[in-house]
Amino acid sequence: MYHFIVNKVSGNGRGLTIWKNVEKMLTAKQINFRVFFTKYPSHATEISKEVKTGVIIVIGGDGTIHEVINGLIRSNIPMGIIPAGSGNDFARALDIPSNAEEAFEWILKGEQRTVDIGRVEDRSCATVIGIGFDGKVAQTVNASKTKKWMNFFRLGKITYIISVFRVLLGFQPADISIKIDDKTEKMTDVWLVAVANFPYYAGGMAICPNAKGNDGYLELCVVQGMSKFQFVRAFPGVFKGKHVSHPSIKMRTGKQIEISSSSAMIVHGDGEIIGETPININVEEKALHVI
Ligand SMILES: Nc1ncnc2c1ncn2[C@@H]1O[C@H](COP(=O)(O)OP(=O)(O)OP(=O)(O)O)[C@@H](O)[C@H]1O
Repeated sequence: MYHFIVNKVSGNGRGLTIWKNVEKMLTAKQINFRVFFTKYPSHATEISKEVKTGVIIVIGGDGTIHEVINGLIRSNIPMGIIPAGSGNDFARALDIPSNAEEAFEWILKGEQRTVDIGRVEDRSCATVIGIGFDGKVAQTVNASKTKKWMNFFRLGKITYIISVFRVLLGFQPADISIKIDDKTEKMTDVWLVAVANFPYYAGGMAICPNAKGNDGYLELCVVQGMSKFQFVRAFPGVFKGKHVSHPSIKMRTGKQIEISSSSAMIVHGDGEIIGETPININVEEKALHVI
């Protein structure tokens, strides 16, 4: 049985449009299904906890996927995705087609893969956990009134970019202590730490281009000691993962990460605000079944 979890408001209404098309395909193919529409934030977590057999198919964006994962973690229920959000970074990382019909056909093939999950305290994250500048940007994007309209015109990525520059104006870096597995480093003037299970966030920015999501490791990107001018110059490189060779950017890998900072840094996971530093992150290997 396919259990669809549909976030009608994802992608500023694309979720509903896509569901209507998928419903037609299900009827034409005489496939049994149940559908649940999310009614409020975190509802998708509650729904997915209730599903005990079959397959969950998410029609939504990375926020909805984040909520579903937090409901079905450690169950053996596989999750399929029909991307309907503005970013769709998890689907991008897994090469899931962005076209709904193709994504649906892909799911019907039923090929399963297991992937790792990033854990921040008791939260599961599929893509990237961002600390500091990133957390502030995620907070600004989520509060943005223009996001809705930008999504309507398929310009969601521009909301991220505008938010980056808004946060940049008043941002103050912090000093951190970061423990990766058994090694502790002190770093000053840190803008952000991105801890990635998969490479992309914010609608296609390849912040940790070598993150695999099935190798049992997290890849880290630390931006440190940059002037605002240098930051602006280096920023476009992130779309193609070219920022990694910048002298103020350090890449690391590890399984267990502990971060504390001189002043509180906001933490997001999959674009959803999770909390602030100090924070512990680890990788949970092969914790999620995806089709
Ligand atoms: N009925 C609802 N009304 C308002 N918000 C909802 C409803 N159902 C779910 N949500 C919230 O909508 C938010 C956005 O969903 P989602 O992230 O899937 O779409 P998106 O923001 O368009 O895509 P992306 O994260 O890929 O950019 C989620 O945080 C979720 O909690």
